[in-house]
Amino acid sequence: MRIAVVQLAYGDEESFDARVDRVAGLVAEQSGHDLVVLPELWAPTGFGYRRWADEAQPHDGPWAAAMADAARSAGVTLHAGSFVERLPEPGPDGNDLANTSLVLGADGALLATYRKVHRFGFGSGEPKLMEAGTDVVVLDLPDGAGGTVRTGISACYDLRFPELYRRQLEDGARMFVVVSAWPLARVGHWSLLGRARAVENQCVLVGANTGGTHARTPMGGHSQVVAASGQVLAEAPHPDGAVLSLDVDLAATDVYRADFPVLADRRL
Ligand SMILES: O=C(O)CCC(=O)C(=O)O
Repeated sequence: MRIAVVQLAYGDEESFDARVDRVAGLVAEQSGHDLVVLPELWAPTGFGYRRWADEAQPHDGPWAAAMADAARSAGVTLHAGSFVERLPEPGPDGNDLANTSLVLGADGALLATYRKVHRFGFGSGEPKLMEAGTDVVVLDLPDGAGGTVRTGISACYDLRFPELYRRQLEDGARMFVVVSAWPLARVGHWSLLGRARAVENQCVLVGANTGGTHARTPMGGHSQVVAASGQVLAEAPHPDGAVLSLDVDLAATDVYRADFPVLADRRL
C-alpha cells in the first residue's frame, strides 16, 4: 500500500483559505498513492483556540467540500486530518464544536467521520470549547492491491490512552492512523507512544504530525510510519514541512502476528 504522510508546517500569518488552497495543491501532488494523510486541525490551527469558533464549519461545509474535491482530483483515499466542526446543536457539555476527522474515498465520497474522544487542554482549549466524541471508528480502506486494510482512526491526545487502540484491535484493526498537532516540547512522547501502540497491538501505525510554530507553540513534526513489529519504516527527522512517501507491506503484519503470536495470550 502506497502511503503519503503530509507533515504540514504553518505559522499564524497564513489565512485559513490560503492554507486550504495550499493543502489541496499538496494533495494533488500525491496522486499515485493509495492513502494520503493530513494532520489534525491544520486549517483552524491546533493551538489557536481563539479562532476555533469563528472558523468552525458544519460537517458538510466548504472545508469538507474542498477536501472531497482534493481526494477526487488526486484519485486517492484521503484522511483529511481534522477540522473544527460546528455541531447542529450543543452536546451534553453544552458545547457546539468538535474536533472532527473525515476520511474520503478516491471518488470524494465520505467514508468515515471520527470525533476526537480524548480532549486535550486540562480545562481549557478542547474540553472547554468542544464536545468529546463517543464512537470508536474502524473502517476498511482500499489497500491498492484489490483488497482492504481494516484501519482505526484517532487524533493526537488519544495516543496516551491505550484502551482506545485495544478496542480498535478488537474491531479487527491491522492499521492505525493518528493525526496530530503535537508540540515540540513533548515530541519524544509522540514518537514513543506511536511505537508502543504499534508494538502492543501488532498494527501498522501511520502518524501525521504538524510542523512550524503557531499560537506561540512550536510543533513537533517527527511524523512516522511504524510496522507491526515496531520497526520505524519512515520518520520525518525534523519539525518542518515534509512528505513521507512509502510502500507499506501489509502482508508483513500477518506474518509477524503468526510468527510472534502474543495477542493470543491476552487475558481479558
Ligand atoms: O498529549 C500531548 O502531549 C499533546 C496532545 C495535543 O497536543 C492534542 O491532543 O492536541
